[in-house]
Amino acid sequence: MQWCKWAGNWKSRLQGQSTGAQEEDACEFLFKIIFLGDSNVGKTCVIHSFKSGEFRDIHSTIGVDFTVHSMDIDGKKVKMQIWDTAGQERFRTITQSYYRSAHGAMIAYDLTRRSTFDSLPHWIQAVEQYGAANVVFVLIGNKCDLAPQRQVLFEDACTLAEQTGALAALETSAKENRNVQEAFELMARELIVRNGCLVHQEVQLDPPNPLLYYDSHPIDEVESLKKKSCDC
Ligand SMILES: Nc1nc2c(ncn2[C@@H]2O[C@H](COP(=O)(O)OP(=O)(O)OP(=O)(O)O)[C@@H](O)[C@H]2O)c(=O)[nH]1
Repeated sequence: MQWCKWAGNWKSRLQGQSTGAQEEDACEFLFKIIFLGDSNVGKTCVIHSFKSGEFRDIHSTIGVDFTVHSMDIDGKKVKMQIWDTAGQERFRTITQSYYRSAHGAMIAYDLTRRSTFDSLPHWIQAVEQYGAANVVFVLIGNKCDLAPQRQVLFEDACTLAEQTGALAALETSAKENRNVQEAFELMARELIVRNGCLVHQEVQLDPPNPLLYYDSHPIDEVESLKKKSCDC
């Protein structure tokens, strides 16, 4: 698995740290993750690979889609509500309005296209500007199955991660389902450590667009939200 992490011994910290809720086996977690990055870097495919373990060629995202997928982390059920944003410039205003309630951001680039890596500072700045103050973000270099066409060294991503305070840099392949589960698991573990149990958190719905503005929902609400999930 390719990743790097800068702040000390993160692995033992994540595995060993109590969340304050570990005694409660029934405790579940719900985290909202926003997926960002230039168009065609493979955001939708990575999310689809995470959810189904399969690769499917998918059309460009229009605006924002969302999906929910559960993971088991050390016996705890963690629901990841993943918001897939369109990378195209013309959707920027819409997608930015989704940042503020995200617990985590996955910022992706295509490692075969340098320009998508060069855009990362812009995406990171946007997360800092429009997202919550303590949002966790990771850098995802997708399409690592295309290594011969690589235009971005993994070391460059690690340097950027270190400079910008990212949780980690990882390289994934949605096509070969490489490192995809690991990327989400890394994010989930960090969010568990930082946020503790969110299942009891207050619901925040701001009509008229309840999908646009909320932070965390009790688990039973996810089922109704799921109906609006994309098919991928
Ligand atoms: N070789 C390879 N191709 C990939 C991979 N992931 C995605 N692709 C291809 O990259 C193209 C873009 O994938 P998408 O998932 O639609 O990209 P996106 O970032 O969601 O694009 P927008 O919705 O426009 O923001 C598609 O043709 C995919 O087949 C991968 O891991 N390896």
